[in-house]
Amino acid sequence: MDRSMEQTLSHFQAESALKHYPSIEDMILDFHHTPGATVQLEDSSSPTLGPASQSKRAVIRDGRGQCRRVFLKTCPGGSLSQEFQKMLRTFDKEIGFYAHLRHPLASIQSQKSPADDASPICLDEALLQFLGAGFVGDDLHLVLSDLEVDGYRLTGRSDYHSLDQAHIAMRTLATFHVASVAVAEAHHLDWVELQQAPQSLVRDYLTSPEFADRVDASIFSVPFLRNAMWIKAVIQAQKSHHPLVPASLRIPTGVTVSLMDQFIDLSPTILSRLRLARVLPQGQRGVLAHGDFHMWNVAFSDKGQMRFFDFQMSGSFRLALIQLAVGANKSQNLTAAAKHVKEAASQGAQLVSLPECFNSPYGTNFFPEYAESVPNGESCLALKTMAADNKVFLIGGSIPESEGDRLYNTSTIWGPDGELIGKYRKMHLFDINVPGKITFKESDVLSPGNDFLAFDTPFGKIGMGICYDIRFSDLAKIYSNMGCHLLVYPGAFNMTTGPAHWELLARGRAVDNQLYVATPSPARDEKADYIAWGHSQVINPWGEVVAKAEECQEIIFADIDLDYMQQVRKQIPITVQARTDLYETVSK
Ligand SMILES: NC(=O)CC(=O)C(=O)O
Repeated sequence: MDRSMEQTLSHFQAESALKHYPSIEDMILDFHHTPGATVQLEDSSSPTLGPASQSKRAVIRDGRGQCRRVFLKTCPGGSLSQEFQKMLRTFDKEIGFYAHLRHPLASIQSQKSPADDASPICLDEALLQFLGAGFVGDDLHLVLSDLEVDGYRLTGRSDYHSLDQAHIAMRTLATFHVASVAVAEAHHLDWVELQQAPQSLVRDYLTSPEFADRVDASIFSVPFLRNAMWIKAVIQAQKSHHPLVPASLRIPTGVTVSLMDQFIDLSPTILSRLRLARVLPQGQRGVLAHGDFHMWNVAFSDKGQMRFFDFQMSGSFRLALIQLAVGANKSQNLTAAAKHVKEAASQGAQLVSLPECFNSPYGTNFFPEYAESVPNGESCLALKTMAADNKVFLIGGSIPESEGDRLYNTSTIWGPDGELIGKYRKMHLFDINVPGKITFKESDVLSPGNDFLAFDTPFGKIGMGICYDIRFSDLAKIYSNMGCHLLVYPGAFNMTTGPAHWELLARGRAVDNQLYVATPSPARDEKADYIAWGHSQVINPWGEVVAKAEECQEIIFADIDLDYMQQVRKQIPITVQARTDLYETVSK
């Protein structure tokens, strides 16, 4: 072992001795909660090779004097603490995304280790052989170290692989790096600018014939722009006979999974294409990459089988549903809502939902009178303040919305700093006729919405429907395919359909999709024209009612546990067993 290799490896040993936290999550949580925590930049002598290598070494110290050396991804100009905050947000988002993909991916990857050859090699050593000592360490260490998933381990620096595997990975990765730099230089490309380029470029590029011709059964449904650029760079370098890029090199089967929300609706595509990757022809190898093409992100498969995937992090969060007693006085409704949101937040809720029509009695004769514009009407402004004052994600149940000469039944979603995250208009209008019991025709005054709304929170992804929407299982499936962990349907069932279907439907949607379902209702008012059933409820992915209100005004709480959701999906793996080769539920 030459000297530089020795130095690098001993640096790693020193670094692992600095690990005081069982997991990155613990470290980040600690950082979040500890007054006096600091991030201190260290000198970095690493060469720059594309954006990932703009990582900076830093020491994070918590207020109790514990420290951890990490690599922070930084951009020129940003302060380190800004960067760190940005990274925390990224980390938070990943939690939601991987919660959805982890299990299906893990079970697609197959089980058996390839026969170990006589000379296993640590990937570090392999990388050192290819790139030299200076390059080792510029990985996404902070995000990717030491995480275990269902017995599959992310390739770590001390993992030994067969020589053959290690070399394939190293050759591929080294080639990407070399080619990308060569091409970036030749074309005066600025990596930072590239990262900020419109994401449509990625989609265009990845669907171009040039790309398709070169990539084996590739799965780039959720691509990082820079991965696309790296691939492009490799292809261009091949075409110009760059000495370091063999003409025979083909981009391996890969998955890049990034955090781009706009691509998240493609996750079913990822899964179905992974199934294809599993049956790659003999002799071809799959490489599964998370985010960047970095060696600690790769997983190998022999004979086309994926061996393991990288990681997923998840957790639980507290949801509160407010079963509000809604009356005819709008400003009293808003005041009561504000009081209950405050109460829910004071009891630890991070996500709070109000019921359908929380500012108005439910009924077609009331909608025109109570309707407001979104997001500048009185009720929206009140919701914005409630969210910001209590620092919660707030689902504003629904209100009658007016836009032009149309009315909608609309839910608005607010973030903890009071920003409007999105709005959802009831898609399926409540037009029913049960003779002798109930006739209702929302479409007499309301127009239907035409858009889905799934939004990310640091705790998970949430899909929205309103009341009657819960009867349409396709809508829930689409949200599930988008990666939602929780579906929220503010709803006001009635004394006929409530006892018959309210719980049944919510449990059905939860079991169908193995996710959480929450249905906040107004409290029952026996004197109202339309008597709401009440019984707000939260259902877990096993189909159990984990929180349930009676008829009167109250707040119910439930812990939404994404790990539990994964367990259920693992035990009964319908997500991966669905015959999407034969049928599929898709949005249009
Ligand atoms: N009120 C609704 O939108 C739906 C309902 O009550 C039902 O489906 O039953």
